[in-house]
Amino acid sequence: MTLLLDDVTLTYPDGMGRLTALDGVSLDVPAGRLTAVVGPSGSGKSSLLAVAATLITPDSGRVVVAGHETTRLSPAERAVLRRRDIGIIFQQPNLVPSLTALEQLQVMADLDGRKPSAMRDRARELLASVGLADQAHRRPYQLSGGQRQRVTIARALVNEPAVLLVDEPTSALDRQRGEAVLDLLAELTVERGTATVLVTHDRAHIGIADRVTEMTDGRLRTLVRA
Ligand SMILES: Nc1ncnc2c1ncn2[C@@H]1O[C@H](COP(=O)(O)OP(=O)(O)OP(=O)(O)O)[C@@H](O)[C@H]1O
Repeated sequence: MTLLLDDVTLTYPDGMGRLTALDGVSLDVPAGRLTAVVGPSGSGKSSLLAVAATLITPDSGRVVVAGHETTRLSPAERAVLRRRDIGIIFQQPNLVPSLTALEQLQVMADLDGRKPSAMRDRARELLASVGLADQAHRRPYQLSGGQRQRVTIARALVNEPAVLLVDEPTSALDRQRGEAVLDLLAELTVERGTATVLVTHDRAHIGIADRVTEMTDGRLRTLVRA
């Protein structure tokens, strides 16, 4: 399994006690498959993504990313794992205002110490695969909301992550643009072989998923498995 959560429990401090955000959550996502997570506000969806992204360490349970048991890694090792093996896409496209689309991707590759010339080709190829070949030299303010979100998708994929974590990627987009972004994610999951987790509150989006799970009060259950 490329992403595995095994009996994961996460609590947050809450007044005098603790609030249970994830309650014995298990999830496995193989390469090239997309799992959707639906559920009401406050049910634990973002906490699930944060744990899968190794941004938060759970109280108990195992989180395995691309064969690495993440809870056994040091913070520095987790940072390297995040950069190399995990792509994260947030609700709002968080691009650097002064950089062109191409530079947004190159910065990520530079951080990982990859060879600039090889990465330029890869960045161009990725921009083309998200339909932005002609927009490579535009800055965020010169792009539409949908195009900006496509840049963040390409950027998340630039280091060829094994795992792609996506949090409500269409919340800033109209319906048509939102659907196009979701179709693109489904396509790239297969093409790039990522284990993709898509958090969405909109059940209209779950058609693109291989598996649909529902989070309720920190518990995850599978609704539909392809
Ligand atoms: N840093 C934190 N400290 C304390 N409690 C938190 C923290 N982050 C989240 N929570 C609580 O944990 C529970 C799960 O929150 P989470 O953000 O994971 O839910 P969600 O399903 O993503 O919600 P939404 O759809 O509104 O984004 C909620 O009760 C929330 O209030």
